[in-house]
Parts: sequence; structure tokens; C-alpha cells
Amino acid sequence: MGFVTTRKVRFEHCDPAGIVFYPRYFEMLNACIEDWFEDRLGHSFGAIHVEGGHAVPTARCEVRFTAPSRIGDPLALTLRARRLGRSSLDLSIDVASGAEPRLHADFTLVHVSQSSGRAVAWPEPLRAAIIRELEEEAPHGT
Ligand SMILES: CC(C)(COP(=O)(O)OP(=O)(O)OC[C@H]1O[C@@H](n2cnc3c(N)ncnc32)[C@H](O)[C@@H]1OP(=O)(O)O)[C@@H](O)C(=O)NCCC(=O)NCCSC(=O)c1ccc(O)cc1
Repeated sequence: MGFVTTRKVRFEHCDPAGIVFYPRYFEMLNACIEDWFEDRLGHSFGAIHVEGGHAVPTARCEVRFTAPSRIGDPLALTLRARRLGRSSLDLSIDVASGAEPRLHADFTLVHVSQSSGRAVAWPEPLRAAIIRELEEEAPHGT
């Protein structure tokens, strides 16, 4: 279950100690979220931000790093929707290389209006798409 994207750790991601510098993970995590919006929810970041005048900034991000990643490592990022609010959305992303977990991240995104900078309710089509994702994660209402 979950939405899976893959990345390979490259030279550009690593610090002089030879491991992924943690801000580079945040870029990978955001790219995963961006792909999920487009591929699974059917609403690209371009449509939301440029055409729609809205945004989905991160209000909360908690990350546990459990093992380092090194150049050449294949990474799988697995995103799962967790909870939908009026304007907020909780989701998690697990990053692993093979069987080894590398990090776990818990996010709260908030749907905001660019003009006011304030939270606004998810529009109905986006809400319905998120609910479908939540139901896929917990098909029996668990
Ligand atoms: C998100 C905010 C506009 C929300 O502020 P307000 O408009 O006053 O709304 P509220 O405080 O009433 O909260 C609205 C909802 O968010 C929830 N919320 C707000 N803050 C939090 C935190 N910290 N944790 C969990 N939930 C939160 C809150 O519970 C409400 O949930 P619902 O009941 O589901 O509606 C404001 O907190 C803010 O501007 N925060 C800073 C965001 C930021 O700068 N993040 C860092 C970078 S953003 C970024 O990288 C990015 C990625 C993608 C993009 O599309 C845009 C930007």
C-alpha cells in the first residue's frame, strides 16, 4: 500500500562525510508529495499554485533518521495519507533502501489561499481524491 517513488542517491546529495546531507532529503520528500498530488490526486502543483492561486505549505514536519544513505543507494519513498481535516492533511513518508529503513517523516500540509496567506477548506474534488487515498490505506475503516 502507499504511493511509491524511487530515487538514486547521487554525488549532489552527499556531504564530505559521504552521506546524504539532510536538507537534500527534504527536497526528495517534497518531490514525492508533488508527484503524489499529480499522479494520485489528479491535481498538479502547477494547477494548484499557478492556475489555482492556492498553495499547500508544510505546517508540521517530524523526521526520524534511522540509518545513513550513501552515493549509489537506491531509495524507495512510500507516501501514505493519514488524516484529512477541513484545510489540513496529515501524511507520512517512509524512506528505505532495500530492507533497511532510512527515515520516517510525518507531515501536516495546509491548503491556503495565496492572496490571504490563510488556510481555506480543501475544494471538493481534491477532498474527494484524498478521501479515496485514505480509504485505500484503511479499507475497513480501521
Ligand atoms: C499554514 C498557515 C497558513 C496556517 O495558518 P492559519 O491560516 O492561521 O490557519 P490555522 O492556524 O487556523 O490552521 C489551519 C489548519 O492547519 C492546521 N495546522 C496549523 N498549524 C499546524 C501545525 N503546526 N501542526 C499541525 N496542524 C496545523 C490546523 O489544525 C487547521 O487544521 P484544519 O482543522 O484541518 O483546518 C500558517 O501556519 C503558516 O503560514 N505557516 C508557515 C508555513 C511555512 O512557511 N512552511 C514552511 C515552508 S512551506 C513550503 O515549503 C511549501 C511547500 C509546498 C507549497 O505548496 C507551498 C510551500
